[in-house]
Amino acid sequence: MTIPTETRAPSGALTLESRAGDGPLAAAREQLAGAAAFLGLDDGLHTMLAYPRRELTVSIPLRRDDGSTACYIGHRVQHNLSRGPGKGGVRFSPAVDLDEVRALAMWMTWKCALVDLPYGGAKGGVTIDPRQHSPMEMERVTRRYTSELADFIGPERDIPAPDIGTNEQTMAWMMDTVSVGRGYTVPGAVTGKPLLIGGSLGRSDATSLGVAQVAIAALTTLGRDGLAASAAIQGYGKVGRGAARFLRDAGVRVIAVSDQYAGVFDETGLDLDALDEHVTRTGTVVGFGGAGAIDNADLLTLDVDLLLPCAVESVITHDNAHLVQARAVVEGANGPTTPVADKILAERGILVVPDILANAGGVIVSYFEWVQANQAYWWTESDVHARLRERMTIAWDLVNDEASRTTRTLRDAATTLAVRRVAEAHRVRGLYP
Ligand SMILES: NC(=O)C1=CN([C@@H]2O[C@H](COP(=O)(O)OP(=O)(O)OC[C@H]3O[C@@H](n4cnc5c(N)ncnc54)[C@H](OP(=O)(O)O)[C@@H]3O)[C@@H](O)[C@H]2O)C=CC1
Ligand SMILES: O=C(O)CCC(=O)C(=O)O
Repeated sequence: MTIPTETRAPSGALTLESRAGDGPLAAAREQLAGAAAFLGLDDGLHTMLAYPRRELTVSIPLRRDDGSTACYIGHRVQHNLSRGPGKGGVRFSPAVDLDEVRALAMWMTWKCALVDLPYGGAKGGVTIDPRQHSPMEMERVTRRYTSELADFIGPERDIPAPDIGTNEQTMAWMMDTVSVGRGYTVPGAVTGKPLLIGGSLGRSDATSLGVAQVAIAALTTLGRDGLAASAAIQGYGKVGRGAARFLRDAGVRVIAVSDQYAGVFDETGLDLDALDEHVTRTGTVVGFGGAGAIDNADLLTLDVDLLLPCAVESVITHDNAHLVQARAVVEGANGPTTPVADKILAERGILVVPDILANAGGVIVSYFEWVQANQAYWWTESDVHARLRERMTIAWDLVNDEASRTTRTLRDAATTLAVRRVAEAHRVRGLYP
């Protein structure tokens, strides 16, 4: 069932009353409302920011390998374009729905503004389980989805990147499809591409590196030394797996990790090299002989210094926030903590490093990739890493200063800083460009 997510005044104008339920879109709108109230935004601008600028829903017919035909639904939402072209990942997952994509697109707007990238916010998704399809079928789905978006995306319009269920190969197919349509190679059309066709050194582990950097900074805030600290990580994909390695290399004991099926646990610290061999062989962390078993719910309540949700939205909720024992929650995922849970964690003195700050490393290096691709001039990995570290440090300091100055949480501070930048862009361009 689709829950209506827009409400209208008798005149037909959109209003701020939200009927989006308690999912990610309601959470994103609640965070926006907090920032709008703090900044004293007028209702017109606030309403505009609560709704996407543009969205496109497409159907994707697929000729399956066995000759039968199936049909899937895909979306691309451009939440805001006031600071530049749309930017944001593409998710392939059976859980994708339009409201989720709208929320993720709004978070991209704030993330890009917070780290001062010349982008708006966008996100895309196809409701499909890639595990149920051959690589040839996924290539056909990706190409058809991209063809349907052809007039909507491109280096000056909206630049996709990987997210859950997509990867470098997906981006290569997307870039190729855009390029075939235009009649020439367009390397700036997507980021997160393979190096061979204009990807950037350092993009594949950029999100994880940024997550690890702010996790270590959070430990410092708490007066903890990385060498004595422990961490639990939900989601062992592109973000979680890399974050585990960077934290391990910084001396943190990574005692639990999980994927969509369940997790593994070792109080003395997981042997990540052996675990990765197991994952490569079996496709899951489950059954790793070098550790005990733990389920996803119990992982979230382990007594650790750092809890890193690096999977999906709304995993720390009203039901379990009072059970979280971590000293800090560092949001590798987008939207893992609901607004009610956020309040509970704040009341309990648990530091939450919000998604739009914690996982911004990915889009920062996507920006570097787009700049390099547009100029056809390639940077070294150490250049990329140094510039990533510098931007993450600037954002960390900015958010922490704002939070201390206004005695608010890091999320409230980060959202306010970002919304202010977007609102200012609208004002200076003439309010509603
Ligand atoms: N990739 C990027 O650059 C960025 C990603 N993000 C965010 O990080 C998060 C993870 O993305 P990414 O690592 O790219 O995605 P991946 O698809 O690479 O990995 C996702 C991981 O989460 C696991 N997972 C999926 N559903 C659940 C669930 N219900 N409970 C527990 N674990 C689950 C998956 O398990 P399994 O392996 O079994 O499928 C997998 O281990 C998302 O929220 C994404 O939006 C944010 C910024 C940038
Ligand atoms: O790299 C990008 O462009 C966007 C990554 C993304 O989707 C995100 O930060 O959530």
